[in-house]
Amino acid sequence: MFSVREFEALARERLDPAHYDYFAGGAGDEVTLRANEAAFERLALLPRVLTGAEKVRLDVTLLGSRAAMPVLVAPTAFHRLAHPEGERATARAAAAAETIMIVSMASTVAVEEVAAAAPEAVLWFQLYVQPDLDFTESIVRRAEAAGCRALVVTVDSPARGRRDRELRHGFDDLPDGLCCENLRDGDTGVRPIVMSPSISWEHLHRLRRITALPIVLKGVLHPEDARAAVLHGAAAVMVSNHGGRQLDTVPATLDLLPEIVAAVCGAVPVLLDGGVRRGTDVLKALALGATAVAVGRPVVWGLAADGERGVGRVLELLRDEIEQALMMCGRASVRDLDPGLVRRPC
Ligand SMILES: Cc1cc2nc3c(=O)[nH]c(=O)nc-3n(C[C@H](O)[C@H](O)[C@H](O)COP(=O)(O)O)c2cc1C
Ligand SMILES: O=C(O)C(=O)c1ccccc1
Repeated sequence: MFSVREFEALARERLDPAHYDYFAGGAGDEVTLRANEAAFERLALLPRVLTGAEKVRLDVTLLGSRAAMPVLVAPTAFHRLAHPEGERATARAAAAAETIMIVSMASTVAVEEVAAAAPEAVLWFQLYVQPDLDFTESIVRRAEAAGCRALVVTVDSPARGRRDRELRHGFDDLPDGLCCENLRDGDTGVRPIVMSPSISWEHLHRLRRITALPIVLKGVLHPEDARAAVLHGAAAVMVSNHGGRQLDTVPATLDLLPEIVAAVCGAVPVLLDGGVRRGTDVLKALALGATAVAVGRPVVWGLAADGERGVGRVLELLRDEIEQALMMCGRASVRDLDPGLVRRPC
């Protein structure tokens, strides 16, 4: 396998069509899903000459956590639909690649077991704030106890996105034997994940009071919201449209990045996900001010294709591509890229 795209093709062959469509699909007409990748294609790289270095630096530090490359594993649900080892395999591959894995609240392996399967892994925990705040707090406590080093609070989901592919397959629940293990509740079994439009900035304040973990706000699109996130104490913002799975026709994340970086004014790191498929994509996002990016579907494709080894290979491909692209651009480190590296349009 020599590219993320090849992994997607293999994953498609291996997965049940309903599950492939769940992973691959987006909301509505999938305008945003396509726009995320297209935005990277449209932006050109403009290398410098005679300025390179023999050894390039790829590592970054984020909220006190080191990553050997500026590519994180985005939180994606239901890894056991892709491979029996599920999130355990993903965490082992992330640990081997020395990058950060954001464990989805909707993981099919409990966060404690993900951590136990990969003791070296640096884990962050993604949270959908539940209207039952005591239950939310109990989940936060579990993530803390499992050793997660940050909370990634997803704020782009006041409701579940409408995804035609899921509706067509009637995919609305996990098959027997699989469930959202982080939603187990002593008395009531496994609770459903509630997406609620009543979640507000007040809930963020409450979260900040109950945990010392840094909070990343994931799903910020409006520059005013990025500014608000800083004012309300977020430790980082993640520019994300949920991989085009929530509100269709919102802009590509890459196209919003410059405005958000300007709005945040260096107060907190800005992360980005959506459509990152190549090392050159990573450079473009970093040139426009992101500190790091995250990949969602590419990791799922690796997992479906070949479990831990597949995820490992996907991360290795991205790493090699970043290294190659950095050298070709005459840059020595992912830390000092600037907008001069990109030109629009292609
Ligand atoms: C199958 C799938 C499941 C996802 N599950 C979650 C989730 O549980 N929590 C969350 O915050 N984001 C979730 N996301 C969104 C990802 O974190 C990320 O924003 C998105 O996948 C990035 O786009 P990419 O797939 O183009 O890399 C999911 C995305 C996919 C594709
Ligand atoms: O499918 C998703 O994108 C997603 O975010 C999610 C959230 C909760 C349960 C399952 C999936």
